Amino acid sequence: MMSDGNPGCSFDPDLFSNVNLTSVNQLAKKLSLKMDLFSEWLPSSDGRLHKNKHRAAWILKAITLIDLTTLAGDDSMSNVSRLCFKAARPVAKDILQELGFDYEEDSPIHTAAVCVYPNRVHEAVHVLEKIGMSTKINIASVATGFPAGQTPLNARLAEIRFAVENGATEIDIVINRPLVLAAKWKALYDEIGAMKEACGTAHLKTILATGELGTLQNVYNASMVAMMAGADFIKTSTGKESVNATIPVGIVMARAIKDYQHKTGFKVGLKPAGGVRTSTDALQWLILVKELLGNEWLTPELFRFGASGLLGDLETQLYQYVTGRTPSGYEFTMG
Ligand SMILES: O=C[C@H](O)COP(=O)(O)O
Repeated sequence: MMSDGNPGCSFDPDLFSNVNLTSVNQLAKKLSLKMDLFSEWLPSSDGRLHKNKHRAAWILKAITLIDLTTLAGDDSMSNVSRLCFKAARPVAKDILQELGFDYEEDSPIHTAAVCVYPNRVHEAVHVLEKIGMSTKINIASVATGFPAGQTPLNARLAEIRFAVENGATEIDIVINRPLVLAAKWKALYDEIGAMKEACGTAHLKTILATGELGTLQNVYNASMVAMMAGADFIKTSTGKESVNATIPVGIVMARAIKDYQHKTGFKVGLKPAGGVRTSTDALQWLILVKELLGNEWLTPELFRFGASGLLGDLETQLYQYVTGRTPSGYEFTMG
């Protein structure tokens, strides 16, 4: 489960620093070369190459970093329940045993969290308690008028309190994009600060909706403001914008996280979300984090994938690794 997190600091626009588009693009290109190495299983004459084993290990790692998400208008007890079961047992027991895991009842592999709407939090609490996973899997709730955030501040704060009272341990808020576009940074800091307070002991994950912020400089500044206001994670997107998690945005956010750590000593987590669907997408993000933030960020305390459809591909990849064949559609129930 989560540790203490980021207390934030006073608003200080001197913490903003310039984003150099050319160097972001160069770095994106450099990272893509490393990413290519892991994009496919390598052909092997003797079954499994060392590198393949490596890739299987990264895929398992990715599974443990997922906030398994459902954010749909027709969400109900039944699909939230399935989501929780899938979060608790994301990989079939026989596949895990083939991969060398030896367990009886308790699966060592589960996702980091489930992520749902506030009205569905009590159902996630109920199911995770019933299956004995409530101390292992976090319950994240989106709030503050997700995805647009276009409701009065009081209503947005009340929504956070509602989700926390119902048992959410993490709150994924959306920021006020018009404040960013008008460069009202102090007003943005004050709003996020009020949201941090409304969270109480729940962790605050701040969705920047980067696809709607206009420039990478705005992405950097909004990242810094969110962290100054106490965000425990900064998250790229809601999954509902037309552009969601991209590598250049990830580079800028990772740099802001490093700069914030350098200035204040606090570590803030990164959560790419929206359109992260394949093992290749996931491994690209893990490489980005390893290269720019370091191995210590590759834990559920400091890195998450926000994803509704990623798990299916990760599970398929492990199945292929273990059996050498592609599973039929009916073999995996959800993901
Ligand atoms: O926070 C999670 C996102 O809403 C998930 O987006 P996705 O459905 O594109 O995976």
